[in-house]
This record gives sequence, C-alpha cells and structure tokens, in this order.
Amino acid sequence: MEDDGERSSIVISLIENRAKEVGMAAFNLRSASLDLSQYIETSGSYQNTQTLLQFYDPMVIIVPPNKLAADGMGGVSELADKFCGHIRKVVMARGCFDDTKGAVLVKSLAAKEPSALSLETYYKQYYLCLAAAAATIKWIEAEKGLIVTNHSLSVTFNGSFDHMSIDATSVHNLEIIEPFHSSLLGTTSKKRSLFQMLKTTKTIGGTRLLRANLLQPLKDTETINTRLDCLDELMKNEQLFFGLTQVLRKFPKETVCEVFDEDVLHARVPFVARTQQCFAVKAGIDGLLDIARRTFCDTSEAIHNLANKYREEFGLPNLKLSFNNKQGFYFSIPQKDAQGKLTSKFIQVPCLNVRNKSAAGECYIRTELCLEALVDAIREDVTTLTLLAEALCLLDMMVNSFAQTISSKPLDRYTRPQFTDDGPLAIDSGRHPILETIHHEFVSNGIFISEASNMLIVMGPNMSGKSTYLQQVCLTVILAQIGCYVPACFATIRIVDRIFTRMGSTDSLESNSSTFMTEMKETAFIMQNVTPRSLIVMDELGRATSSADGFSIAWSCCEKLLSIKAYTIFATHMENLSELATLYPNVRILHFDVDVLNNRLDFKFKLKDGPRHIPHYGLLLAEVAGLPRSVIDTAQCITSKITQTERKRMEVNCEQHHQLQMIYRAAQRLLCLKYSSQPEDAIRQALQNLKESYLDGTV
Ligand SMILES: Nc1ncnc2c1ncn2[C@@H]1O[C@H](COP(=O)(O)OP(=O)(O)OP(=O)(O)O)[C@@H](O)[C@H]1O
Repeated sequence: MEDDGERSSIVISLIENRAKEVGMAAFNLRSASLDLSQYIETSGSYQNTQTLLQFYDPMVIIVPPNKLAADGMGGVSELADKFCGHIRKVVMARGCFDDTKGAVLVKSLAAKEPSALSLETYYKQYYLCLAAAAATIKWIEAEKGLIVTNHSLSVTFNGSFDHMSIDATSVHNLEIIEPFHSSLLGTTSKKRSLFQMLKTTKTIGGTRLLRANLLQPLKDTETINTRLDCLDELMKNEQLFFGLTQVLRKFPKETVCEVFDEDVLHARVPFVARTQQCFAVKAGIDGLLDIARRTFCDTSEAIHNLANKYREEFGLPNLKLSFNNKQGFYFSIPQKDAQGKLTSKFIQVPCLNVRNKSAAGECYIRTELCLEALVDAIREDVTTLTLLAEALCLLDMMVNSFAQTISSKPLDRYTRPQFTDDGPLAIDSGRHPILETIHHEFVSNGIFISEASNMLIVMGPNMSGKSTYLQQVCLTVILAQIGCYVPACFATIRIVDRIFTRMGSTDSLESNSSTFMTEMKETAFIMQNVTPRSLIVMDELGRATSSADGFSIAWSCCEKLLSIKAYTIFATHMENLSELATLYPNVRILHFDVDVLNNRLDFKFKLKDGPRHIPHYGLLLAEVAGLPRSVIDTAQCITSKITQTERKRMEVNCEQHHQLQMIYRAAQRLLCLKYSSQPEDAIRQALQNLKESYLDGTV
C-alpha cells in the first residue's frame, strides 16, 4: 500500500438516516484495513460521531450532499465542516453511498468476513456502514489510484465505542422495542415492550433518546451513576419532580410557538395547504403579512359568495366550486345544466382568482422573511440551543419516563443498582419489569453469577418460567445501564458490553433457513463475537435436531463459553447437561420448583438450587394438551426404561464431585463478601458461618 507521507492515512465516510442512525467506514491506507461502525446518535451535537472522528483523526471525510434533517439539524455534513479546519471534506453524490454495492465489496475484498456480519440479516441491519464503505472505496480508487485486491482487506465491525451492543435478534427476543404478539398469561391482550412501558416522555427528542438508550445502553459507570444521582434527587424531592414535570410540559411550546402557530399543520388538500401556509406565522408578528392575509381571506370569501349567487341567479344547484394549485379556483357545472345558461359574467372568477393567488404569494414571501429573521436571531445561539435541546431531551427522559415509571409503582419496588467492573452480577428478588405489571402474583427470583461461577444452567419443566427469567435478567441489566432503577430489592451489576440471546425457534423463511440452521447461525454468531464482559442467555439450545447431536452441541457450546469470563445463563430440558457441574466447578445448576399433585404440575415459579428430577413432566403436560391416553401410556413405558440407567450413572457422578463443588461454593461466598458493603462485624460473622458450614459439608 502506498504511504504518501500525509499526517493521517485514514479516509472516513459518513452517512445517516432520518432516525439519526449513523454509518461510518474508516479506511486506513497504511494498514489496508477497514473499520465499520453503525450506531444511533444520541445527541443533537453528534457526540458519538465526534468521539469516533477524534479517535480516527482522518485526513479526508466523505459525506453526502447537505440536506437539513427533519428537525432542522445540520446532520453529518455540517459536523464534517466543524472538523475540516485541517481535514479535507469531500461531498459525494448520494448514489455513491450504495449499501448493496458496499455489501458485495466487503464480501469480496475482506480477507475474512467480519464475524459481526456473518448473518445475512446483519448485512441488512448494518446497511448504513456498508453504504459508507462503498463511498470510501470508490473515492480511494478514483483519487488515490489504489486498487484493493480480493480477500486482502482486514475488515472489522464495531458498534459504538461507548455503548453496550445488542444485536437485532436480541432486540427482538428481549422485546425491547416491539412485543411478541403472544397470548401469554392466557390472555390475548397485547403485551408491551420495554420501550412502550417507558414511553411516557413528552417530547419527540425525549422519546427518540429513550429508544436510542434502550438499543444502546451505556457502558460508562460515571455517566450511569450521574443519571442515577439525578433520579435519587427526583425520588427524594417531590416538589422538584412535579415542578419539572410541569415545566417540561410547557417549555417546548412556549419557545417554539412565539412566532409560529402550533395549530397550523401540514395538509395535502391543495386549498387547505395554501391556507395553512398563509397562517403559519402568528398574527401581529408582521404587519404586511397581516394585510396580505386579510386580502387572501376576503378574496376567498368573495369567490365562495359568487358561487352561491350564481347557483341562485342562474338556477344551477349543481355548480361546484373547486380548487387546484395550477388553476386556482374554478367552477364546474354538468354539461346538461350549462347549455344556454352561461353568460360572460363567469369571467369574473379569474379576476378574483388572480387577486387571491397574489395575496397568497405575498403571504408566502412575508412568512419566509419572518422565518429568516427568526433564524438570524437564533443563529448566534444555535450551539447553546442545541445543547439546551439535548439537556431538555435528557431531562424529559429522566423525569417523564424513568422517575414517572418508578414513582407509579408501590414504594421500594424499584431500587438503585450498583456497578462494578469485575464483580458479580447479583440481583436479589428481581422481577420482570413488564410481566409483573400484568401478572399480579408475579414470583420474584434472584441471580448470583460471578467469575468463580460464570455459568448458570437453569432446568425445569415446560411452562415453569425459564424463558421469562432469562428475559427478566437481561431487561434488568439494560434498565440499570440506561441509568434507571431496577425492579429488585438489590442489584449489583458487572458492566456488560454485549448482550447475546439465543431464544425461540422460528424458521427464517426470508433467509431460507430451517429452524435448526437459524439456531446454528445465531449460535455461531455468539461464539464468534462473545467478549469476556458479555452476558449470554441461551434458551434450549440444540433441541431442533437429533437428541444426541443437540446434546453434544449444547455441551460443547457450554465448554467454549466456560473458557471465557462471560456470564452465561443456559435454560435447558436436557437433564444430562447438569453433569457439566461435575466436571466444571464454575457451573451452577438451578431449577424451577414444581410440585406434582394428582398427576398435575403445580408451578411455583421459584428458582431453587441444584438439579431436580421431575419424572415425565413432558408426558403430564402432553396429556393436559389432549394427547390420547394410550399414546401417553406407551410413551411412559419407553421413557422409564431409557432414563433409569441414565439416572443411576448421574447420581454416582454427582456424589464423586461433591467435595469439589463445595470448595467452589465457598469461593463464591467469599467473592460475594469481598464486594459486600456490610459493616466489618457482619462480614466477620459471615466468614465465621462460612467456615462452620464448610467444615460441616453444608456449604
Ligand atoms: N416468576 C413468575 N411468576 C409468575 N408467573 C410466571 C413467572 N414466570 C413465568 N410465569 C408464567 O409462566 C408462563 C410460562 O413461562 P415461560 O414461558 O417462561 O416458561 P418456560 O419454562 O420457558 O416454558 P418452555 O420450556 O415451554 O419454553 C409465563 O407466560 C408466565 O405467565
């Protein structure tokens, strides 16, 4: 690769969509590498993009032509201007930002396809950075005469540097933005998503910020804690909370609507649109505009009066007064009515029409002048205004969403979470934030997962609450990392940098994949992208193929995940998987408590320690679902024979490894005490208790 001795060797392309999602492609000419990033911009001043630009310090920034965003913000093009003191800005036509071409280029040029794009769906999801890649490569080829040969480019994909990354599948599985349309709880009522639950914001900016935060929670403990401090203050100081709620309700209206009339809306019907445009600026702002507006109203009224007069005078009840942008007002009369009745008087309409049109034209010109004057007046303060708008959006999210949600629950239902960099993920009496609002007797469950015990295997019959629990833990972490209280008595969270989920079992017709292939592709994606700070939840991995293969895949995936420090929760029906705990002391087995009464399962939804064998729960549930008795009897016979020998072998194994497990459990308790904020006396006592239970063999 050529090095022309320039200070920087990085070429960046930037593009954004209307939802303020930004795609960036950073090409390093020296190292022949391409970094792709795509993230949602959470601030009007493009803080995320600025951080990345500072990080890369590019020599060229390529942007599409400037187009004011819907909210009047300048967009990435204007941002590039800011950075262009010493950097060259290049504007390339939108057509050069071609995501399909970008995807083809990345696939063919990359030495190794970036694992983050290993699923076809991710090529669709990350279309913006692929569009940026197409523009970057085109510019490099044309301007630098540099041709990248096939399979030689090192391509990496980053989400955003400062945020937790949640892939699209997990956003769907966790029902963060949209709920599944399921009939959970035996009702057909539409379940809400986390976004819908929290969407009590009052401004569009606040709602957008909330959505962006849920899709990209924070990773920076300081910012999260600052938000939580604000929330503490709001929860303590009722007057402040209600005061801010009131002010926020009025604020945007008072400032924005000093000049413009808030009731004036965009309209499609031509005459209504013309009227709305004439009345966009409030009366009293511009004298000449008021006069032009009066003329417009007078001529419009005169035309309507004339139509009424002609109807009566010439006996034309079917005379219709219409309007279009080209002709203005015009009469239409059915031909049979018009014959022999029309006189030259009808010519008067065009005269009124011309006056009406010119009055509207005058209104437009004056309105534009008012708009320019307004823009001039605020131009100097635009940076301050942008910051103010950002602060207002944040305040809207904190007050109207977070504080409002928490305060609408009974006292102490939500608590402030704590954070560590390498401590456990510990939640006491956690609840599912959405299901607990629907289900009045929702049973709380905790979690303790640490580096000494970084995998939980959760077992239990169907319908015992496994999937709900997995979703609950992830949603709690997300809530904590956006700076909100969480539905639990206590929570301490190791900052999570990625959440991965493998749940559900739907075929992907779109990508022509079977249930099993979809499952495997998603699992491969997790294995390739997992980091030591990830939280992984897997629901019944390996059930979509033959039981032996499914089991071996589940087992080996667990082994792979155990070798890194990521925290994994694995829900399964495969009882044999509990044997992992006999080989790996950092695996902990839990089960959902269920009683069997008169051949019926009584679900307790309470998570308990250790494995528990419930004989033939699948058959019991199948019977409830209506499978014929004879079929159930035969199945019962077969399954007893298979499981008897298997159970004996497992029990022997368990006993042998009891001692090792005890050591690990003691280590876990010690780790817990290390991060405990209890007074010294209490910790001494806990250590003493631990010693005694260890000696008794009851840890
Ligand atoms: N903690 C809880 N408290 C009260 N009800 C719960 C709780 N957890 C789950 N439920 C109820 O149980 C139903 C089934 O839960 P869930 O789907 O999580 O079970 P599952 O064990 O994953 O089942 P399967 O193995 O068949 O997928 C939920 O729809 C909910 O109504």
